[in-house]
Amino acid sequence: MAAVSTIGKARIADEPGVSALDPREYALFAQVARPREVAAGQHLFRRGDAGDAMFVVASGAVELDFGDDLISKRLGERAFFGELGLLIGDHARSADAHVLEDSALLELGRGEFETLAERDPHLLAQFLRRAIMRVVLNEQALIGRLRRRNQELQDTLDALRSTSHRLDQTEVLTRTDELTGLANRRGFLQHLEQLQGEGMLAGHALLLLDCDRFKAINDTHGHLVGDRVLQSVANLLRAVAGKDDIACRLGGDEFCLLLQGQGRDEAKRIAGYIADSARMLERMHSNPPQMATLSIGACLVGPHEAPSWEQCYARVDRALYRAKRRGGGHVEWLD
Ligand SMILES: Nc1nc2c(ncn2[C@@H]2O[C@H](COP(=O)(O)OP(=O)(O)OP(=O)(O)O)[C@@H](O)[C@H]2O)c(=O)[nH]1
Repeated sequence: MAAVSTIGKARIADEPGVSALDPREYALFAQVARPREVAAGQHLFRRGDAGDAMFVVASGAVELDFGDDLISKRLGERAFFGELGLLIGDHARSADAHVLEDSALLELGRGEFETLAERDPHLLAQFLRRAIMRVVLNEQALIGRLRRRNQELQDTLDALRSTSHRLDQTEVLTRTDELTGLANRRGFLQHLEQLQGEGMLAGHALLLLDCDRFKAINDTHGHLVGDRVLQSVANLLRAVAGKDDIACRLGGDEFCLLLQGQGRDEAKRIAGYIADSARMLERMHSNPPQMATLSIGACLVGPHEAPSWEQCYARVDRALYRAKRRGGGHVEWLD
């Protein structure tokens, strides 16, 4: 009977002829070995025990348990095991040998092995080749398993990386305005909170920008033209924003720009440049319009203030309202 291995719940047959003696070898071993009766449940040896004898199953069954998640082997008639103990001498057993049913074994120590060599060196050489072949096959199987395990780990890592990348992208999308690619209100508030948390908000200039008569553009030329105008406003803000500034579309035709503290004059210059550029572009492209004039409310966050977004927004909104009342297309400051 061929020896049988188990991997988890699956069972596979060992390479035939590698794990069991052929009838001629068995007959030779039976002549010189010590017969040994063992009872079900008995342990012949345990992993790590030093051993210098090998065994052949004459009848019954023995299980080799290699521990952890390695395969267990069920050995039947003529299967041999423990040969490395005999061949290497004082070898630490690599498995628990557990008797599964009442069995008859053949046990061979160094003395019996020398007798075998004298009786039939040719047959013994054949057995040794078989034993070496088994070690090689076991090693190849182990390498194969390690490779598969490695591949599984690699696949798991790849899946984790791509999930994490997708989550990052989703996170970015939740902070981005779809139409313009600028930060949306949520992204802007996160940025603001971070600056507040670091005590870095003071000295920034906040601009609130609103397209003038935008509804009329939509009504006259359609929403697609309106969308294009909103994208042009976004492009203008992107062009003037430095790497530490943040431009955002708050919603509808309302935008804001938070400029890192470069002083009031520089912030005024930038705000004026935005209003002038929008006016110029609006004049250049009127049918269909590609830009709207912009009303801008602006304020500087004072050094001793720790204002909430609502306070800041209320202030620039009042400034924006003034700009609108004066006909739009220019900047109003309210510090
Ligand atoms: N095309 C387009 N229109 C939008 C979008 N979101 C909001 N709107 C429109 O923007 C318009 C804003 O109108 P209002 O708030 O009255 O602004 P306005 O016409 O510019 O008026 P003033 O600011 O007083 O000059 C509304 O008609 C909205 O329907 C969008 O994503 N695309």
